[in-house]
This record gives sequence, C-alpha cells and structure tokens, in this order.
Amino acid sequence: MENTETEKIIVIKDVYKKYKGRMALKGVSLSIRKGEIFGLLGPNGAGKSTLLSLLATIVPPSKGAITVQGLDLRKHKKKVREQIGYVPQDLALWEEFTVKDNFTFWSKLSKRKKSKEELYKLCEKVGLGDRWNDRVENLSGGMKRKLNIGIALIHEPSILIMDEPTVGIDIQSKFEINRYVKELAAEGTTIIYTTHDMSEITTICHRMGVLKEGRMDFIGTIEEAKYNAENEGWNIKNQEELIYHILK
Ligand SMILES: Nc1ncnc2c1ncn2[C@@H]1O[C@H](COP(=O)(O)OP(=O)(O)OP(=O)(O)O)[C@@H](O)[C@H]1O
Repeated sequence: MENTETEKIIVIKDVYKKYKGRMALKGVSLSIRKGEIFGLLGPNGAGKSTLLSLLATIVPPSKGAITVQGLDLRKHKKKVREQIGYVPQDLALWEEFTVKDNFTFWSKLSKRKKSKEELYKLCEKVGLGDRWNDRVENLSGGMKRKLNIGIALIHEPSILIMDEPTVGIDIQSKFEINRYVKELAAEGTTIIYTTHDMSEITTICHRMGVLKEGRMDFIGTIEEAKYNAENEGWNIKNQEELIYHILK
C-alpha cells in the first residue's frame, strides 16, 4: 500500500476530548488509508471508544481537526456521516421484531433506502440469510453482532467503525465476522476496529494504534511493534508477551 496524501481517507490532527473536567484524548494524531483495516488497542479507559465516537460524529472534539476524504468533520458533519458506518459496542436492535423488520426499519431511516431484495442480499452477506424471518430475541449473541454490522452497512459507507464487534461471542461467529471484515476491506471499505484480542489484530489488521491514557503510544505494524520491543531488550517469544509489552 502506497503512502500518498490522496490515499489518506481519514486524517486526525492533534485531537483532544474533554468530558466535564476529564481529558479523555490528549493530542491524538493519526492517518488511515483507504481499504486499510486499522486496529485500535489500549487498556480500559484509554480513550478508544471516545476516538471512535468522534469519528462517527457522535461527539465533537474539544480541540484539533479531523478530516474524512478531505472534508472537515466540523463543517461537513452530514456529508461525513453518509460515509461512515458505525457498529457500536452496545447492540441497537429491536429484539421483539424479525431480522427483516430490523433491516427494513433502519433502511427507512437511511439516506440510501434499499429494496427488500437488496436488504435480503445484505442479510445473506453478513451470514444471516436463513434467519431473515426470525425474531432478534431468538438469535445468538454472534448473530446479533452480525445483524448490527449488516445494519451499519445499509447506506454503503466507505468507512466502517467497529467498537469491539466480537467481544463475548462464539469462536465461529468471530471467525466469520473477521473473514467478512477482510472481504469488505478488499473491496475498498476502510475499517477501524477496536479489540482487546491480539490474535484478531494479527490476523485481520494491516496496522494498529495503541492508545494509553488518551495518547497514541504506538502506530505501526505488528512486526514493527515486535521490532521495537526487541530493540528495547525484550525477548518476545509469543503473542501474549508482545501484548503484555504493548499494553504495559
Ligand atoms: N460520556 C462521558 N462522560 C464523562 N467521561 C467519559 C464519558 N465517556 C468516556 N468517559 C471517560 O473518558 C475516558 C476514556 O473512556 P473510553 O470509553 O473512551 O475508553 P476505552 O478505551 O474505550 O475503554 P474500554 O476499553 O473500557 O471500552 C475514561 O476515563 C472514561 O471514564
């Protein structure tokens, strides 16, 4: 992947976020390229969800600038929003309705309304084709996560922001979600992904960023992280040791 200015679909420059006296982000800068899967790591309370909320235009930054495809997020909130799909940590589903009704409901609210056939295709793509007529309350945790992802993709965003999309689900669903994320990126969707799971970072992410107490402590590939650790005199034997070193 070339590192040209034009390829930088997201540019975050010296961003701060303050919540009632607490500084959650303290000067974060980061660029993300088109089609990249960028993993965001960090201990609890490091500011990962805050950074994602800023990108998803849910909360504004206190200071600093964010551009998405060259559009300043403060000035072009609506246009930026059209390009972003957000998969929140908490599920936003109507439990007592069917998968089909959930897709239809969110499609009606979307700028790019989809036909029933298109919604079904999307449902199949996220691996829920055979659950189209099932009530959400009868789905497994993994299936609900897939539905959450499907809903975030209705308006065909060029950027997908995923806040721990595989936390607490079965291994097969996790594998399927990871595979789908890779497919989406190969088709050109840019993905920002938070997880506490290092194996996910190593299998799906092109690069990662490590947030610590609101500051970006490291940005690079897993190989670079390992190289840095070894340069500091650490003998990294496995993934667990690397994650311990990265997060310490
Ligand atoms: N709405 C809010 N009001 C006040 N403080 C907040 C709010 N949201 C987050 N914070 C604080 O900002 C800091 C960063 O929180 P954030 O949720 O972004 O971290 P995180 O890295 O996503 O954590 P986790 O891994 O536990 O989800 C924390 O100290 C948190 O308590």
